[in-house]
Amino acid sequence: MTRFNLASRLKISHLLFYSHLLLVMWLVFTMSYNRYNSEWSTRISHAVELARAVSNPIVDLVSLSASGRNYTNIRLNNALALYASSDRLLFFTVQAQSDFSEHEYSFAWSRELGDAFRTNLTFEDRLAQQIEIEALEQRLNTAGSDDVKLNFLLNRGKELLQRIEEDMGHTKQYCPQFKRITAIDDYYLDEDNAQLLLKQDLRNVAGGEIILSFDATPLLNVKSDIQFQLLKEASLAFLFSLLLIIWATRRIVKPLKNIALQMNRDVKDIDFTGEPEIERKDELGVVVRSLDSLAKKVQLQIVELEKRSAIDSLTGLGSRFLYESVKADFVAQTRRQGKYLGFLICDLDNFKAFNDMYGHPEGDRVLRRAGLTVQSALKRDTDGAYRLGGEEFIVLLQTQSAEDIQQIAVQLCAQLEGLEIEHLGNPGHLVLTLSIGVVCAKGVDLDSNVSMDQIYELADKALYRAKDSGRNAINVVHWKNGKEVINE
Ligand SMILES: Nc1nc2c(ncn2[C@@H]2O[C@H](COP(=O)(O)OP(=O)(O)OP(=O)(O)O)[C@@H](O)[C@H]2O)c(=O)[nH]1
Repeated sequence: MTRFNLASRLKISHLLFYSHLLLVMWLVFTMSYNRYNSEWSTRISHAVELARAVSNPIVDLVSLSASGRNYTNIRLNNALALYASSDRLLFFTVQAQSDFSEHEYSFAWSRELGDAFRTNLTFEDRLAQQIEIEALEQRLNTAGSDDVKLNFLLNRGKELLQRIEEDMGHTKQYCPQFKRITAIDDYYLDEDNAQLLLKQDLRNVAGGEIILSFDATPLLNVKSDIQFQLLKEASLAFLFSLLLIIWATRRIVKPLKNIALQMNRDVKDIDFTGEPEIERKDELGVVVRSLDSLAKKVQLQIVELEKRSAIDSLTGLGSRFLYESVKADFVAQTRRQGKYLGFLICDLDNFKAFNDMYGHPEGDRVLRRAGLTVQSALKRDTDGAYRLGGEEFIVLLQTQSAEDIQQIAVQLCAQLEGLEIEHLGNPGHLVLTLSIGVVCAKGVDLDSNVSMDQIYELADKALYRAKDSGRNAINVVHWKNGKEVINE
């Protein structure tokens, strides 16, 4: 069952970027939210304190009037001026108990109306007043009455009735607005109606309360200002963090990509010199310097190994590895220089018999001497001798003529025979001898399709012919115009 692992599917750059982005979003959001809450509640507290300070003289006045159930005080000009003195106060409503009677004391004030009015008047109050007026009118019509006093009382009664009717009208008009504010605790910010409602206890003995409504438009404007300011600051913080995240992600991921690019190259070509990461003081700098030092060690070891694998340990001649790495260049170089290419396969005769008769260690010693002999036949830097394995050597020559090649081959056979190493298992010679298969090719005849492997095959065939001819012999093949010309 395959498990879905998101983290393993994401690139490091994505992982770093998204995790930090989420963290920053969360931090910016919570910090902004907390700051907003704290700023906003401070502003509300200030507004409430201000409203309380403004309402205190009104509370004093109303408490005094409620105590004596006096409705005249609250309508005096200086009282109305006091209510109107704060621009923000829109209206207030009072519910209290008189200190000297069972009667309830309630009235309201509205800035819109510019007046205070009783709010607890009923139809019975109006009827009672009408009845009182009618009674006064009857008494006035009765002969012998005190007309002046009765007229005064009648006029006052009528004024009172008019006031009752006006107050009842105002109550009907304004009280629905006031009703919704009766259930507040200490204060309430009504954002829908842009009003700050404040409740204060009255200071008369029987008690009561006043609820005042202040215009909260300026406070709500401040709220928008705070929100805008915080949004601006949060956006800036977010943008800055975003740039920081991108910079940090690039600073980690880019060097990793560079390291991966370098490590994908051939070991010999890995080189961190000049890469900016190598100078870094952080962990990535340490990693890059470690990789650089590792690459340099491996490169040195490769050079050492190549050196070792280029030389045949028994004879000191070039190894098969070296032969394989130079053969193509050798053909191309000979072609370019217009010289003759000489390819010699030299093979000790009846060497198996030598080993059998004189022992393998002796066979090794002889092989070493044969190698030295072959090496001594080389005259130019461009020439090379290789031991591909066993008792077989390859000699590569660049000469001015085909005769030179043939001559070197003849000399080689003679030199080895001249060592006079006893070999009783080599019939007809009784000393160690060498057979050579030779290929001579003129550089111009070697077109780019000709490979060293083709030449090897021809030389190998020539070697067999030399062996067949009785050993201690050479057989030469000339490569001309893409054809082989055998020359015994
Ligand atoms: N001592 C020694 N012998 C080796 C080495 N490499 C190969 N030989 C031996 O060389 C012999 C080569 O034998 P063959 O390939 O049969 O050929 P030959 O006996 O030389 O006969 P011809 O090539 O036909 O003349 C084998 O017996 C190998 O064991 C080596 O490094 N040291």
